[in-house]
Amino acid sequence: MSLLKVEGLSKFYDRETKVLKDVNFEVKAGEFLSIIGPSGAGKSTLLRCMNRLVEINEGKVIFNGLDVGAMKKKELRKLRTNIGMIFQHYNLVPRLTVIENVLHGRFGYKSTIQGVLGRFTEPEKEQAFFLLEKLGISEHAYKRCDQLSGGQQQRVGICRALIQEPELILCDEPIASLDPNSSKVIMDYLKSISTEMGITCIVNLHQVEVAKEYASRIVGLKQGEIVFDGPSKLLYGEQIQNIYGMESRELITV
Ligand SMILES: Nc1ncnc2c1ncn2[C@@H]1O[C@H](COP(=O)(O)OP(=O)(O)OP(=O)(O)O)[C@@H](O)[C@H]1O
Repeated sequence: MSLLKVEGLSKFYDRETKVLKDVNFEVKAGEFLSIIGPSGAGKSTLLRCMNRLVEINEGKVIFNGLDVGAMKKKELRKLRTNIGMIFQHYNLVPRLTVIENVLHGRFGYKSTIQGVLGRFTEPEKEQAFFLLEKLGISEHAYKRCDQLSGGQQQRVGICRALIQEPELILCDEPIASLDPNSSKVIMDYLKSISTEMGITCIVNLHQVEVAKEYASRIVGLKQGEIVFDGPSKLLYGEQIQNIYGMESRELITV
C-alpha cells in the first residue's frame, strides 16, 4: 500500500487561476522523492496540500488510507504529528534556545496547557539531545537560535521534525537559503534520515542537479501539472527543457 496518494488534486487561490491541475501520483513508504519545477509551478502548494496547510479544492490526498481533505481538527492534528515539515526559512522561534525549538516538535502530543507551560518529559529532553548530537549541533543546545548560521538552523529544523517521530517529512526548498557546503550537509542528513531511519522524504528543490544526485525519483511540475514522473536517472536534457522551458538553458549541464 502506498503511504501517500494524490488523486485528481486541483487547487485555486482565486477563481481565475488553477495553481494545481489534476495532479496524480503515489508515494511508497521509504521513498526519497524530489519535486522540481520553475518558480510558481506550484511545488509549495502541492506540498502544503499534503498536510493541509492549504485547503484542497478538488480531488483527494490520502495518507495511510485516510482522506486528508475530510479530516476534522483532531484528526488533522494527529496527521501533522505524523508528517514533519522543513522550511526554506527554517520557521524557528529566533529568541528561543535550540533545545526549546527542538522540543516544540512534541507539541502535537501535548495538551495546550502542557505546551504553553513548556512541560516536557525527561525522555523527550534526552531524545532532543540525542537528535542534536546526531545532527552535530549539541554544543549549541542552549544558544538562542538566531545566533546560529543558516545551515545550523536548518539542522535544528530537522531535529524538530524528527522528534515528532514522523512517517513522512516534507521539505520545502530546504537548501534554497544556504551556501553549497551547508546545502550538501543538509542534503546528506536528509538522505541518511531516509536510508537509516526509513522515513519517507518529499523534497521540493530548485536545483535539478541536487535532485538527480539525491532523489531516487523525481516529479517535474510545470504550471501546476505533472510533466515528468520517473527515476532520477531517466531525467535528461529534453525533459528538463520541457519542465523549465526557456529557463532551462543554464540547467542542462546534468
Ligand atoms: N497564498 C496564496 N494566495 C494566492 N496565490 C498564491 C498563494 N500561494 C501561492 N500562490 C500562487 O500560486 C502559484 C504557485 O505558487 P507556489 O509557491 O506553490 O509555487 P512554487 O513552485 O513553490 O514556486 P517557488 O519555487 O517560487 O516557491 C504562484 O503563482 C503563486 O503566486
